[in-house]
Amino acid sequence: MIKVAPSILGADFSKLAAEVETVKEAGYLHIDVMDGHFVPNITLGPGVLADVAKRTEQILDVHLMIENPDNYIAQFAEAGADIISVHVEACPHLHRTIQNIQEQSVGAAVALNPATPLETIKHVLPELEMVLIMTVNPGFGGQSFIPEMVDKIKELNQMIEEQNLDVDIQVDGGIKPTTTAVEAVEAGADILVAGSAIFGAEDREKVIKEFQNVKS
Ligand SMILES: O=C(CO)[C@H](O)[C@H](O)COP(=O)(O)O
Ligand SMILES: [Fe+2]
Repeated sequence: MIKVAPSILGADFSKLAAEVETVKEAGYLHIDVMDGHFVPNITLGPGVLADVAKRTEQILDVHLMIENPDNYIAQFAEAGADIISVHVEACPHLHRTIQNIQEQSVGAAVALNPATPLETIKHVLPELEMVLIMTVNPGFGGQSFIPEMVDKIKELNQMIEEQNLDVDIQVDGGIKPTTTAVEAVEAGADILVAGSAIFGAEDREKVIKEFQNVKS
């Protein structure tokens, strides 16, 4: 079964606890943290994550779209993050940042913007639990999947197989059940992030099941 991580960016923040409850069957919850510097949008911080963590058993997958992520890793870990993704573009000392995440007993993941080559993570791949391939430019929900990212997912899958590693490939941005999710899974994606496709639906459980049943 394919893993699916509903992105709370698609939720109504005025009733966040109730929104999170509607997607609990997914098992994962994707938390988009934006600082208004690394991306042109601002979302939430560790305080909100701590409150969400009190209300759910879901695996909390925290996508940090922030500059200087090292300054905040401990706070997000204490707030309840299970996996933390940092952007390679925001980490001049990426290996050290990965170590900082691991020291907090949290799964370490690295995210890549669409234009960032896979070469940037080649030498840290064995350290990672997950790689997040951005399939849109980060900052906003509801954007269109960039088709060139299919080859990037394939290439990453090949890198992981060549090194005989156990690293999940997560895709994020414009993921829809019958189209881009299928393309991403066929290319090798293991975890599908979806904001608008899930939170924009009447029957969210049905959409989650559709994602989980995508076949490669
Ligand atoms: O990281 C993100 C944006 O930067 C979000 O996780 C992503 O965009 C999800 O939204 P949608 O499924 O609507 O594209
Ligand atoms: Fe995200």
